[in-house]
Amino acid sequence: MKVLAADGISPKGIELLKKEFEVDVKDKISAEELLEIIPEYDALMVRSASKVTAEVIERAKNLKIIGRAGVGVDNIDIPAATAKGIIVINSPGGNTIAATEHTMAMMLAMSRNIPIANETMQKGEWNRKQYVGVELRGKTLGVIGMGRIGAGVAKRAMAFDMDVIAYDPYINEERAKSLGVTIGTFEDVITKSDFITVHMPLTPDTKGMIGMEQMKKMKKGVRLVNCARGGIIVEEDLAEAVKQGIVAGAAIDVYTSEPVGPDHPLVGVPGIVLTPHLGASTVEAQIGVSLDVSEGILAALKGEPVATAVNMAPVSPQVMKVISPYLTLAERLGGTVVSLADGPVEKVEVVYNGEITEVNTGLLTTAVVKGMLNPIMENEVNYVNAPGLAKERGIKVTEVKEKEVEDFTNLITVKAQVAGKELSVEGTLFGSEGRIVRINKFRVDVDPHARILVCPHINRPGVIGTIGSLLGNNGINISAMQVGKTEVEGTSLMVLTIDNDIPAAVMEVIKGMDGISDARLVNFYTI
Ligand SMILES: NC(=O)C1=CN([C@@H]2O[C@H](COP(=O)(O)OP(=O)(O)OC[C@H]3O[C@@H](n4cnc5c(N)ncnc54)[C@H](O)[C@@H]3O)[C@@H](O)[C@H]2O)C=CC1
Ligand SMILES: O=C(O)C(=O)COP(=O)(O)O
Repeated sequence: MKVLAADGISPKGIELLKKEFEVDVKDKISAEELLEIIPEYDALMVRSASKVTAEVIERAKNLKIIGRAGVGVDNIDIPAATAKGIIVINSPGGNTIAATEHTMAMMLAMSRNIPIANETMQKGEWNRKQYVGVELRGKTLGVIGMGRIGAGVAKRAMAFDMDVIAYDPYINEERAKSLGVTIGTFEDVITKSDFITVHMPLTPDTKGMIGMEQMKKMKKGVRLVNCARGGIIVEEDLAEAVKQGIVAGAAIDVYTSEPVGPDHPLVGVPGIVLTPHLGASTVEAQIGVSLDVSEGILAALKGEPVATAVNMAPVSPQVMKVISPYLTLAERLGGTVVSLADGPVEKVEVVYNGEITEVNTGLLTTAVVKGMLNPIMENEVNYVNAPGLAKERGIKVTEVKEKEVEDFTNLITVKAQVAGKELSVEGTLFGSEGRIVRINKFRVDVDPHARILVCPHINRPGVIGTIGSLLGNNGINISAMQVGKTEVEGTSLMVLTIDNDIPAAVMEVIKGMDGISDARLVNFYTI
């Protein structure tokens, strides 16, 4: 498999990937070159420079994962990736400290005129009077977006004896209390603060959130910081507001369109401190994000779910520890049900029993759906596209949790509605080994691997023997055999584990045999 590492990713993670894959490193890559070479790659790693557009995704023939070595994924067309089953991962915490410290550095640099003082001194000038600054102590800092970076900035600002007021519609009072900040409305924050810093993603809601109208409502002498995303503060309005003295100063790291040239409205405006998107540029952060994303790519290319996928429901490491031993089993239960079905599946209910009900089992349900769809879909079904594909095909998926369990510590039951009839398969773990313990009404003990032939049959002498001989005569080896531990109305269930595929003609002969009510092949290699 081949990985493309674009945009200057730290070698630390690349070394890790090189142990298993071929990795091409292109620190600078044009949009045209990316479009041209993307079909070769199974994984793509980027920072903010490369734009992974719908066109790039469309051209990507083998791409399974896009890793953003950083936080913001606004340079990646997530809906296009999701529709194609491409996992998008990021490093949500790898550069938090770097961006937090950069924000503090920008606030201080702006308040004490450090950039301009340095620039003039480097020219041999000694200007003390001109560069009198303002203190942070006792001032109110408005933080808009109280996520990882916003909270880090608030904590450091309090160490500078600032009062912090925050606006974030998605955090509750309790979280605000634990951070020691006052929660206010957007209006409160913009009208009461001496400094305002923004720390949220660029979304239709946040784009242009601070323009001339809002700046006019702010305190005279307010100073603004944007180390989040260009466009949250309207650039032309900010330049104008600083020139007119409505805003005393600004410190900006990010821009609507990057890179920025000399014609940008914020370039050359006295009172505005600019850095070229350096928030995440520390040695430590770059190693951190590179390792995070490389580890995620390694896991994803092995078919394992990745907790930092942004186009999948998030799963905490604690939950992942509990559910990960069941993932393969869940897929195989889903695959078994669909292979036993005689028509399209209309509805699936996944029932969880036992201790496993104490955690979020959403990913296990997705694994069931993935296992159900993989044998019947042309393109690969994975954790990202499985829920959407099920919906598209009109399959209703529900989850039920029941604490009680009789014979097993944990039990997963997959019930499917097919042409008005219910099919069900139950599974559990024996140690770390998955086992199918019930198929419809029959209690069994089957190791779900290779291929199994499932035959309900009349429990009378000779029936099993004739199937054995037929398979043997056709060169098909039986490596394990199970006859259902229960009998239902004179019918039993035979499950044969076989080493080879059974040709359709042989399947037809089996189905027509005296005493055999049905025969279904479950091929675990396709699940
Ligand atoms: N300059 C740089 O190099 C870097 C920039 N960033 C950017 O910083 C931003 C924040 O990053 P994190 O703190 O890691 O993300 P985060 O996801 O931890 O926090 C974002 C916060 O914004 C809040 N939010 C969302 N919509 C909002 C709205 N309309 N109004 C107010 N709050 C809203 C969310 O509730 C959340 O608490 C991101 O845009 C990210 O791309 C991140 C790292 C480096
Ligand atoms: O992580 C983020 O969101 C950033 O903005 C950092 O961008 P970069 O990886 O330095 O191009």
